[in-house]
Amino acid sequence: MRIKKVGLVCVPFGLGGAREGAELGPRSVMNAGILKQLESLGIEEITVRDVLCPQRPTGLPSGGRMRYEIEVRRMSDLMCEQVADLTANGYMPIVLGGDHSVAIGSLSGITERDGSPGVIWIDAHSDLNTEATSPSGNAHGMPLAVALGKAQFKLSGASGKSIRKEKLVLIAARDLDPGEKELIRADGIACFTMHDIDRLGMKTVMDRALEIAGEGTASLHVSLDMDSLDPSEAPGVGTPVPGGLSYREAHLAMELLAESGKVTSLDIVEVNPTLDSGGRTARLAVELCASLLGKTIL
Ligand SMILES: NC(=[NH2+])NCCC[C@H](N)C(=O)O
Ligand SMILES: [Mn+2]
Ligand SMILES: [Mn+2]
Repeated sequence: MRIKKVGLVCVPFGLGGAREGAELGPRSVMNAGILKQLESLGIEEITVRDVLCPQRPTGLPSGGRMRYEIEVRRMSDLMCEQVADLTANGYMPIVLGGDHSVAIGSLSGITERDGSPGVIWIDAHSDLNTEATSPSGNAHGMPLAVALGKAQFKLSGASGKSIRKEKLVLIAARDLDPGEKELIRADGIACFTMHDIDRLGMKTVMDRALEIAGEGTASLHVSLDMDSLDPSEAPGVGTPVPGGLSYREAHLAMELLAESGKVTSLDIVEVNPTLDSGGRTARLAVELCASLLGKTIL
């Protein structure tokens, strides 16, 4: 499947994480040349949508066990509309975060329109905390729990459809909270940790991931948290964890996803330019996006 139409959804939202700066992510990825890259790949139509995200309120965060719950809800509702609209019009949505709570919006938009997608979640974390298991209260640790319908946080949208645990694959995990481990085991969620990648290699892992998430679903969503990469490659993230994907492992993952021809939507999240070193992480985000859209070495 050749991708001809891309809708870039810029989501300058950083209230889902503990550190300020992720809200500057979309601008830094735009400045790193994502539009030029898309054009040079022969994408025929590119549209850019800016989601007007709520700003950091003065005073204490709203919400109970999910910090800034009101703002997270507002952002996800706005995103849901945009993503559903792009999908309906034949655009592949590429969401530029923002912290990973923006995936609540991407997944709800896709699910709303196309039914449950397969989901490949590339991340040092599993983002499966509910309000009850989260050690931090930060929404960027909860998007998958929300999308699976496990969290208290429910979307305002009428359908309330969720993704299916059988069609979810986690890749590059290496920092899981106790409640998340329990849920992964109890629900039998496919999880390829860094240990598995070390043992099997990225090719085998991606083949298996595509078998699980890429078959029997109308669409396939890839959510790329830049902290899946080793911090030596991607320092500009709010929650870095050592022992991550190498530069080539990450590219190979994207190249294999491109070859599969199955990916229908993408998030690139957690780029935090205030923590970056000279824009490296934003540039890497652009390169990885290009690989996922079919850029090859030769
Ligand atoms: N998308 C992320 N970077 N998530 C980090 C989550 C960290 C931790 N597990 C928490 O729930 O607070
Ligand atoms: Mn994440
Ligand atoms: Mn993460």
